[in-house]
This record gives sequence, C-alpha cells and structure tokens, in this order.
Amino acid sequence: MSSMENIKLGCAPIAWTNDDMPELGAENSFEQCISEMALAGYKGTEIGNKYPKEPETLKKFLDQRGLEVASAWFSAYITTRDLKQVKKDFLKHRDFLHAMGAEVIVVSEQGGSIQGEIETPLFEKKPAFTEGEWKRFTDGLEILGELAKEKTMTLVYHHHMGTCIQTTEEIDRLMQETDPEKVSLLYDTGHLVFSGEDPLYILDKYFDRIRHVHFKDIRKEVIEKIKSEKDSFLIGVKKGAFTVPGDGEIDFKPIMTYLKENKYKGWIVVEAEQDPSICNAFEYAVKAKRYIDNL
Ligand SMILES: O=C1C[C@@H](O)[C@H](O)[C@@H](O)C1=O
Ligand SMILES: [Co+2]
Repeated sequence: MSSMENIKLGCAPIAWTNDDMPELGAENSFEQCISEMALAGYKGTEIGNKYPKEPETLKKFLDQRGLEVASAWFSAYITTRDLKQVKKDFLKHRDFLHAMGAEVIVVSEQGGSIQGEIETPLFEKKPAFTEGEWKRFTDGLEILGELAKEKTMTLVYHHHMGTCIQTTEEIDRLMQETDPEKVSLLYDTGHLVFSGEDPLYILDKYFDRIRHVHFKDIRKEVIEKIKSEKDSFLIGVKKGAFTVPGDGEIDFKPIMTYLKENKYKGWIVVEAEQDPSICNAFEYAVKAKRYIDNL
C-alpha cells in the first residue's frame, strides 16, 4: 500500500531569489515569491533572505496564503569556529524555527566548504576532513542534535556539493559515526546525482534516518560542461546545473514510489536554484507540482 497521506509538498524560495547569490532574482519580492508558491499549490516553504525575521510577522504573511514553514538552512562551522559560538547561533535558529512550527532543522557544515567560492573549481578542489576534523565535526553535530531534541525537533544533515559531506562514502561515515537519535539525514536528489552518487541506493540504505527531502533535478549536459570547464558550484548554478523535477535527468518515479510505499512522513521540498530571469520561478514551480502530482 503506498501513501501520500503523510507527505507534505513544499517549495524553496531559492528559485525566486538565490540566497547564495542574491543578485539572481533580486527583482523578485518576498510577497510575490510566497504568493506564487501558494498559487502553484504548495503547502509549505523554506526560508529565504527576504523573509521577515520576526516570527509573528512571517506567520501572518504565510497564514494568509495557507503556507507553513517546512524548515530553514543553518550553516554550521563546527570544525573552524568556537563551539560556544556555533551553539549560540544554532539556538537562535532553532528557536526561530520552533516559533514558526517547523519540526526539522537543516544543518550543513561550512567549515572547509567551497560551495560559496565562485572561483574555486568544484571537483578539483573538493575539500575533505582530516581525521581530527571528523571527530570534532561528529561530536559537535551530536551536540547540536541534542539541542534540537530539547524542543522535540530533529536535526537533518544536508549533504552538499563542495563540502566535506558530499559522496556516498562521506555520508556513510557520517551516518556510522553519529547517533541516530541525534542526527538524521536530509535527502537531496540533485546534490547526489550532481556528485555521481546513486540516489536510490542512498534512499534505501538510510530511509530510517531520512526526515526531510529536497527534490531537485539536474541538467546532465550542463554538469558535463561544468566538469570540463572546471567551474565552481556557483558558476554551475548560474549555468543551469539544477532545474525542477520533471525538467531534467532524474527519474523521480522510483524515488516517489519508494517514499510512498515505505510511508515516508515529512516534507518534500521542491528546491531548484537557477536564474529566474531565464527560468521563471513561478512557471517552473507549477511545472514541478504537475509532474509530482502525476507520479
Ligand atoms: O538546500 C540547499 C540550500 C542552498 O542554499 C544550497 O546552496 C542548495 O544547493 C541546497 O541544496
Ligand atoms: Co537542498
């Protein structure tokens, strides 16, 4: 028996205005973004730079459009900054998400990350943790996971291109060396396929730890070019590496079937950063919604 009963479909604002490169979609306003998400039929959103920072204000805007907050990204610097400061920043983020009614907190370690470096080649300069950094990272992440649990929330770790947790081996090690009670996994189809990983293998292996899903597709020919031209992650995004489900290379049918048959409970967030002046955010949000509804 497959079921959509426990799955909520959300949309990320990154297609309207890109948080990593705010010049992409600078012309799109917050209200346009959330109105178009709601019009396209989504039930929730993640949080972008243009969203109001005050929970009551944000709630009012979202309630008017029938949208909930699914989660929001937290850049952790466990391996490079004082843990006291990391915890302080995380608590602020946690409490904001809690006030917004979210149940999961997206975390990505940015110590050593090259994802924001526009001139650094993505594949050639991929970072890796030293043995010491692995220990510092997993210990620190479990501490953040405990802080999430204090509010009955779940830390979901976002594997990501250009970071030290990108490949199957790195995800395996992270899963092995952290307590499932403290660290869960965010499953992002686009990042897995971009990196050359098998998304169904990861889904099946870690289904019990996956508590949040990002659906994004890739354009294979663009990724081949990024590799041959030694582009950075950000240049790759500008060139159109990512697109919405149904518009690229990934077959979402077996992924969706797996999630439904195994009664995945939580959010699936359509997240496809690309240049909105080339690929209109509303048009692509509608395209993704139709494709997913038909799966
Ligand atoms: O979840 C995400 C958040 C973005 O800021 C990030 O760069 C993107 O690729 C992603 O998957
Ligand atoms: Co993502």
